[in-house]
Amino acid sequence: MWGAVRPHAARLVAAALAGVAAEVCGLGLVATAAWLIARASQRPELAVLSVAIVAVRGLALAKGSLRYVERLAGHDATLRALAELRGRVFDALAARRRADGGLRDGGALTRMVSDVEAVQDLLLRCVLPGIAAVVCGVVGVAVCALVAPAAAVVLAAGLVVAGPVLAWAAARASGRAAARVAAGREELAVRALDVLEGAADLAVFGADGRFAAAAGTAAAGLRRAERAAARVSALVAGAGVAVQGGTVAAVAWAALGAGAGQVGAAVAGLSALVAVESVLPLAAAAQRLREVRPAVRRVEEVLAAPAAPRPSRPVAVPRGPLPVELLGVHVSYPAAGGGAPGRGRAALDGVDLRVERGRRVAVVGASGAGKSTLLAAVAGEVAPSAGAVLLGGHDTSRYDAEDVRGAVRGLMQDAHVFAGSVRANLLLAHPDASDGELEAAARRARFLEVVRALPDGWDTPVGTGGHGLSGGQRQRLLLARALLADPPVLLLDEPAEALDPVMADAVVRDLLEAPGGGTLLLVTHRLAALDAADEVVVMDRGRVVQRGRHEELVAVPGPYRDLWDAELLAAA
Ligand SMILES: Nc1ncnc2c1ncn2[C@@H]1O[C@H](COP(=O)(O)OP(=O)(O)OP(=O)(O)O)[C@@H](O)[C@H]1O
Repeated sequence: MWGAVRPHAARLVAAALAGVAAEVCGLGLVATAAWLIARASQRPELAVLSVAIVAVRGLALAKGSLRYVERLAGHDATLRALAELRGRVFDALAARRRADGGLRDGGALTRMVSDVEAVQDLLLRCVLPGIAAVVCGVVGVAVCALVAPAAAVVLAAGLVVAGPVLAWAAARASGRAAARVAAGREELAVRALDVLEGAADLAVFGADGRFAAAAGTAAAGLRRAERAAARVSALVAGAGVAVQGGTVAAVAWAALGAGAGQVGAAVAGLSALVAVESVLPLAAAAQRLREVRPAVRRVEEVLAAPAAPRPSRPVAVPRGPLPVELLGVHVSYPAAGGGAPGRGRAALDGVDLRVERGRRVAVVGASGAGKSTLLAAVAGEVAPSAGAVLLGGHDTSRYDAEDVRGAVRGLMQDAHVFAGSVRANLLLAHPDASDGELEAAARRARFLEVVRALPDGWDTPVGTGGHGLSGGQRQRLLLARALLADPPVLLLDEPAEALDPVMADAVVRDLLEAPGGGTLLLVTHRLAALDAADEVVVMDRGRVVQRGRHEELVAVPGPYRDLWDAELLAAA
């Protein structure tokens, strides 16, 4: 993580120095003002006071300006570091997704985004106040030492209590209080959701009063926890002020005792006031540090994940349709609840499969058999824990990952419709496609009729905030996009799943019979059109259990015939 912060360290140090200088100006301002007031009470010549009068004005102006510079440089450095960190985290996530299939869900990604945001607080609210507190404390002690060494010792002791000791106590006390508040909020959210979402059912069963009372109890519990947390914060603030007052009085008393005179005692006391003031924010910084530490740890874990190895001399991906080969491929996802990849049940368990260039192969099997994982392994989205995936005769690791992504594409299970026009969504796959190519792909996917019925045709906005598409229309758009890409290896994961059976079979038949195009691996649950496939691969529990043409497979007892009989029965 510090790798992302380091390039901006100079700005961060400048911010810290400006913050320190602002505090020192504050210290100088108070000390000079104190001297001025004390000296003025002795009615000296005006000339004796004139330097101090100018200094007070100058220090006041400098303090404000330096505080502004600190905010500007601190936020500038932090936002630049965050931008850099975000890039690194997303690269690491992409590498990790390929390596172990982890963090595939949006929730995890969202959490990661807020975790990165937490680093902002670490820099602005913990690191910068920390630096300012240390430097101001040292300067305050030095000023007191010039007045009276005994006062400096007292101030140092006061700073230790107001700084590290109070910060430690505050972090401990507020940590427990914050945990109780978080638990109370969760309890209330669950109860409130039950009451709101289940209101009709609760009323029918006459249980609404009981559930509302439970929600009320949860709300009361949360109120108590919040009051306790507020008491902790008030106590910490009060303790800080008490330590500050006690330290100032003790420092002034020590200075007087050491014979520093009234002016000296005033300067030492006010220096102590400002020095302790600068360390008091450490309590809030420690509380915040406790909150952001888990987030920062998660970011560091993601960044520490091993990056996908890059070939030193990548081989060029051959042109045209490519043969695909899997040799003893094993893939395991991490077990539920975390753990290392490879510990869970194998999603692919030693798959050997060769698909000649240009062949159209259908992959079938029960739900969870490993069909999507097979496509993900060919696409390089998951890395096998054993075995190899060959593309055009070479292990995919010998190609540049970007080239493999260009050569092996299609419609995967988590495909996304982007906010933009229908045309823009399709052109993502082939930015230079002509209108004719666009129409041909849409026709093959049975999407052209959908486009014609849309209010603005190809220019209708879809995706987030756009025109709503039904599940089947959305799937046809995604299929049209995959077909427009026309890659050397086309992977289609259940391209007709959301369509009615008749249209689904027609689409699958078209895909399998269309002339030209790349090598095709098509996952499907419907078998009616598979007589058009060059070969059918049947999977069960991560293994290939049968292979052959549709007619051969239905002719013999086995898993394929069972699937076929089930489909005929369902249709009857
Ligand atoms: N991201 C993941 N994390 C953990 N386990 C996964 C993940 N994706 C798939 N699996 C598991 O791997 C196994 C194979 O899943 P896969 O999605 O490849 O099966 P499938 O044959 O495509 O199923 P379906 O027809 O239902 O889509 C299943 O046991 C599934 O629970």
